[in-house]
Amino acid sequence: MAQYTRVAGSVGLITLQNPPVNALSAMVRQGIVDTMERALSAPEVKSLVICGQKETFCGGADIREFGTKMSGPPLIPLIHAIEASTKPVVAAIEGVALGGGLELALGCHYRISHSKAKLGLPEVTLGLLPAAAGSQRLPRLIGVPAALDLITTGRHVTAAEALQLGIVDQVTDHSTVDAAVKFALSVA
Ligand SMILES: CCCCCC/C=C/CC(=O)SCCNC(=O)CCNC(=O)[C@H](O)C(C)(C)COP(=O)(O)OP(=O)(O)OC[C@H]1O[C@@H](n2cnc3c(N)ncnc32)[C@H](O)[C@@H]1OP(=O)(O)O
Repeated sequence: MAQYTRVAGSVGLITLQNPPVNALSAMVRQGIVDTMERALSAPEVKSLVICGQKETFCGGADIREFGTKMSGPPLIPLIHAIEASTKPVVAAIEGVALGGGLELALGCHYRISHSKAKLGLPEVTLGLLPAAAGSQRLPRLIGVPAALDLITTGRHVTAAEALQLGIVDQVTDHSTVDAAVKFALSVA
């Protein structure tokens, strides 16, 4: 699921909740759809932050749902809706942003990362491709050669490399959510 709160007066904070790595289960995807609708329809909310509970952004697809019947909202339109949001959306990345988790962050307008976070598209290691438009958004953001390297190796990058490549906009050693909220206020 996902929790919605309003912080700093005008920032809608969406917190992914699915231990241990806030993977994109059907309930989490439904939670994102519901909380996005709530934030977008609230006139007092001028910008949004998406984070994960317990200092982990998102580990991607929920491996516990592999082999089960597909349910819940599909990921591609959900990420498109975030990208199309008229209110700026900032991803606060702690722990990991992997696979669908990084694709979710790539659909946000800005990404703030903790210095110890790891980011990557490990789909290839599972015989998959980043199918929620990560294979389009990443090359647009960082160029084709760098994106192809990450997509074809599935390697994880550190926050420092992600900053240098242009995947994230800012890296912090302190509270990522606080930094993302401050950023969200500045771009509202
Ligand atoms: C159709 C519906 C939606 C589709 C969504 C779009 C599809 C996208 C494709 C993908 O996202 S592919 C990528 C999927 N994710 C991964 O491959 C990540 C796999 N996990 C890891 O690399 C590592 O576990 C980690 C996240 C880097 C953490 O490593 P660490 O060494 O710190 O801990 P572990 O012992 O490995 O794991 C701890 C705990 O977390 C569970 N877990 C890890 N990943 C997932 C996951 N994706 N879904 C559910 N649970 C996950 C793991 O099983 C351990 O659980 P335990 O109970 O403590 O054993």
